[in-house]
Amino acid sequence: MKLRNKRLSDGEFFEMRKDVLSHWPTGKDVDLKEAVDYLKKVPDEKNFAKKLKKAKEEGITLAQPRAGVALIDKHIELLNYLSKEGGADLLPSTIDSYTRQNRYDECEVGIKESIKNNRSLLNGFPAVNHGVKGCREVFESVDKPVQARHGTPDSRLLAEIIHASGWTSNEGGGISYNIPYAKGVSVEKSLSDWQYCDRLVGFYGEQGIEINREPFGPLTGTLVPPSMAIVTGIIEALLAAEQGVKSITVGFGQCGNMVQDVTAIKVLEEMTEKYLKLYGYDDVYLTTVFHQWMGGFPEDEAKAFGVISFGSATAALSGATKVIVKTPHEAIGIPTKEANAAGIRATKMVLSMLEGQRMPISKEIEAEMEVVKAETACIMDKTFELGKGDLAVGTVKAFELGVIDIPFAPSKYNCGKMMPARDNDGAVRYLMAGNVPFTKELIDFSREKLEERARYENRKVSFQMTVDDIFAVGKGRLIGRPE
Ligand SMILES: CCC[C@H]1O[C@@H](n2cnc3c(N)ncnc32)[C@H](O)[C@@H]1O
Repeated sequence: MKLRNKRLSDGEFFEMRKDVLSHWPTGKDVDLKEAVDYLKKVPDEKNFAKKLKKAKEEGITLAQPRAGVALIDKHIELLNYLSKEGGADLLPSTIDSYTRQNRYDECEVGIKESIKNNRSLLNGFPAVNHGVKGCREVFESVDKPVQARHGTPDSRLLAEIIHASGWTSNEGGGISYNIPYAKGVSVEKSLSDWQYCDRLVGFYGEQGIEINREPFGPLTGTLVPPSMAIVTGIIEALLAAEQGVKSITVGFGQCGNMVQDVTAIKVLEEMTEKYLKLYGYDDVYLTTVFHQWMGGFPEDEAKAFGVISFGSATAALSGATKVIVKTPHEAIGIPTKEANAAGIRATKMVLSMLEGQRMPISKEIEAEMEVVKAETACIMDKTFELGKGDLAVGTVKAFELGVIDIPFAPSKYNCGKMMPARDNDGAVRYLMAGNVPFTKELIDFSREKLEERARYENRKVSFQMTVDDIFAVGKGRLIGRPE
């Protein structure tokens, strides 16, 4: 079926559904009518969309960790520990990497090995293999809303199973869970598969069930310029809204310059709202999520808590509805439940001390907002133009031409011509715009900011700055100064 940014008809959706539910035996246990009845019984305090809306209305920032292990009982123990000992406001289930590649047979092996070795031998929760029964057992055993967090280009069966299980949020999107996560999945395929996931949410919405969708803002988490991240959030929000999604959380991954990060959250929310209204989606409730530093972490746990607290402060001061929490084990791997809970407690300490405070809108923030908005508009305008008004078609072409270009993405469908680097204040700028269609003045702006750094460091503007920036935080600083 040719990709179009058009709501799937019931006929198209239910025809696709027959195939989707056949991808693994647990698919046959998904009964939409029964699931609607089950979801109608979910109390408000365990509904993800409702809890986000309440937080935004109260002006507070919620804390959510990432967490997932192979076996159901251990996963329940983990989530309850993070809720009670960590104080998590919202619960994840981080899904394992085999599920993300639809390799459910490997999950079966991982589950059996985990039982045999009495420890998790998967790097997340294999929700498809555990099926509706297992996922409902998780949901019914915890006291907070649950969301699937993963990195799945084809999340159709996963979405069917988790939503039928009472999990009222799914992270991801056709760009954000393909380009940073897969090598060889076409943009056309992942956009189409995520239209299915969004249509499923839209269908539940028509039955009175509120389910939240969260595009994955950080993308590769490596020096992604704010405007490039914001564009992907806007596009995935618009594509979701077309399929009937009414609760959307757009996100951004911390870059490290406070002015630029606060600006990014403000522009992300403002411009997503603007485009939703422009295209007639007046009944979408929009929230934002700030991801604590997504790059390399210091091994030293005290320094790691410094990074976690810095991200928490930025999230609070930006007014983000939610912050995604890192742990002091980030540099070594999957955290213990204790380390994970400690990351949440540190985060919530900062959030509660800063409750009600917001970053004042300085002239620096106003100037940064102007640049980020202009950059974002250049890319969005060209994307719509390439699609002759169809955003899905335009997005495919925008990737082909490098109009949308995500730095350090593994996908062969990503151009990789754009290169970022930090300026002398640590803000992420465009070192090389590649085929990103910026005006000359926007290109000159980035160039001048990088020249400032070059003068300060007494070296030429070069890709070496990018390389130095990538390793900087792991070495304890933000900007990769020459050694
Ligand atoms: C894009 C997400 C990357 C982050 O996702 C964390 N992450 C991945 N898998 C798990 C897991 N099973 N439990 C707790 N955190 C997890 C990594 O540490 C990294 O920060």
